[in-house]
Amino acid sequence: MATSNISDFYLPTILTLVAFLIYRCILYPSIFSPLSKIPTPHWSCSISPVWILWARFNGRENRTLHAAHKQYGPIVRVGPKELSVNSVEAVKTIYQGGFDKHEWYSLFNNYGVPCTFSSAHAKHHSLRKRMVSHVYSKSYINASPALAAQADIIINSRLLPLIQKSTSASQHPHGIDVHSLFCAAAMDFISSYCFGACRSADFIRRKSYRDHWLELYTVRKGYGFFAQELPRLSKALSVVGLDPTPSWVHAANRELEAWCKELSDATIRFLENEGTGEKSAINTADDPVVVRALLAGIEKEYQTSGTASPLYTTAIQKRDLTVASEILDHVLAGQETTGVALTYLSYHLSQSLTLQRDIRTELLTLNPSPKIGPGGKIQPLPDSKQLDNLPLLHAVVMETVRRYAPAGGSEPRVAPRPCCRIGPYQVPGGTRVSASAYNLHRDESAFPSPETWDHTRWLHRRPDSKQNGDDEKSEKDVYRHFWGFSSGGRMCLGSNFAMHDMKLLIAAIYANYTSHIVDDDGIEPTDAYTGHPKSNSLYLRFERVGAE
Ligand code: HEM
Repeated sequence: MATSNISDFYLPTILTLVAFLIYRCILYPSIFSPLSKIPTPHWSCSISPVWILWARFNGRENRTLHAAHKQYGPIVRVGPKELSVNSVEAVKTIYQGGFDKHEWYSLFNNYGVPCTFSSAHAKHHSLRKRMVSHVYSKSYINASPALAAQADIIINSRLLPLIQKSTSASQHPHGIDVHSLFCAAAMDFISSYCFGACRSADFIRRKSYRDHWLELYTVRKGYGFFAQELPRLSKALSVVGLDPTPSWVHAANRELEAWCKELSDATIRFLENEGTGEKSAINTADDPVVVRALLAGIEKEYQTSGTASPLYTTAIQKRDLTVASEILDHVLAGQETTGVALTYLSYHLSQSLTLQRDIRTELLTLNPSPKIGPGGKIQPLPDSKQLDNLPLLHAVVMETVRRYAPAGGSEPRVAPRPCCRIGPYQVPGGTRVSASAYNLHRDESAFPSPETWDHTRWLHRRPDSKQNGDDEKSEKDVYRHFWGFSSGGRMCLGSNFAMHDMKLLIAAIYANYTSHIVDDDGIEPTDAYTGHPKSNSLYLRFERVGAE
């Protein structure tokens, strides 16, 4: 009698629970959810995220999504609560529409403190970004005496002597690893702008420390999967001593953080003493433009909103950590992306002496000329505005960022609650939605033969130059589909800075040297959020061009 009472109670309960789970985990997502109307590239996607997680785990996400969009159209459902989109219109809805960033970005909280890149919520994010966005605007960059002085040191005293030395009889046949060199040059630019030239990384000259630093940076790659995609599982495993992230990755992160914190603290101390103990560095090469702007921004926020500021417990109470967190993000974001773009750009230039000659001819129209003078220096350096307006130089840079999209992976955002429309579909709030430059840049309607590096797509097609008829249409298409720096409120903060330092470096080199491939083994890019050559290297040899 007692047994039958127990089964009378448990059986219906268990059956109800099973029915509920079947409805919740299978029937609702695959039949009743509004997302069920969206095509799935694999039968499991409507009930499980395993298909997309597996592609991510194996470093195949970009290619897998590309194939999915080719077959199933611009909006595909890649998980029960996840969409991938690949159309300019959907990108506009999501990224210009100000959807919040997904928690995926919280891995980029350095020192446990958010930065502009990692802030999820619009309000916090815009307060942070506003503090520094003016020093990264095109007009500020083109006119900054500090940046001009920093560029002079980096190009004339660090880069050109090294390239010239590589042309000597003993070094010439082996060439130099330009991937490492360009990451170093990009780091020297961004770290000078953040900390001032005297505290910059000086990676072009400090090759052994640069190698060590790049090693630390590289070993972390590929190990973000568990922490970013499965954060709760990852935390639970760490608690029981089964942390899926290897200890050397934590050690590398700690060392990179300590490196930046030391430079950041030294810069803050310098600025606190400036005008009292220390001579003012303002507008000189040693001006720490970005840290200066950040400190002023945090102080202004405190004066304006005090303890009511949304940033009170972070940026205001943890000012020095916040500065270090923000700057670490800028130097990490700035060095690899720019270094990778320059590597692929020089790789393509090295395959065509005709294109190198045409670029040199264009560069030599500049006044002052970027030719190396008698002292082995380019003095003065080309005017930034004039340089920016050179059509061929602009075209080769744009095509490189299109074809190789150094930050080309999916950029996850969260659909706002309660729901929104993306294209023809209703999307419930909380759904993870992403687009990627990798995919948008392979849209054949805007970029025929998208795998081909073809700079002529961009010639005479700048939105700021007046065009007519057909050209105007295609001009809009190529620029509308270009997403190398993302778009909307979360667009790259450093896009103008990156375009400026890439153009200046290419001008300084190709006005004076030709480059030739020595070893391009492993040049094909990795499939990742930030891709890079598989070998992490490209060996080129340089030859000095005679007076023309
Ligand atoms: C060729 C070089 C570069 C490329 C291709 C690039 C690309 C991008 C892309 C695609 C994003 C959006 C990422 C996302 O939302 O997931 C981004 C964001 C960002 N980038 Fe860059 N970037 C470059 C250089 C730089 C530099 C030099 C800096 C230095 C300040 C920088 C700082 C940032 C920051 C702070 C964000 C976050 C912006 C926000 O959330 O509002 N980037 N970048």
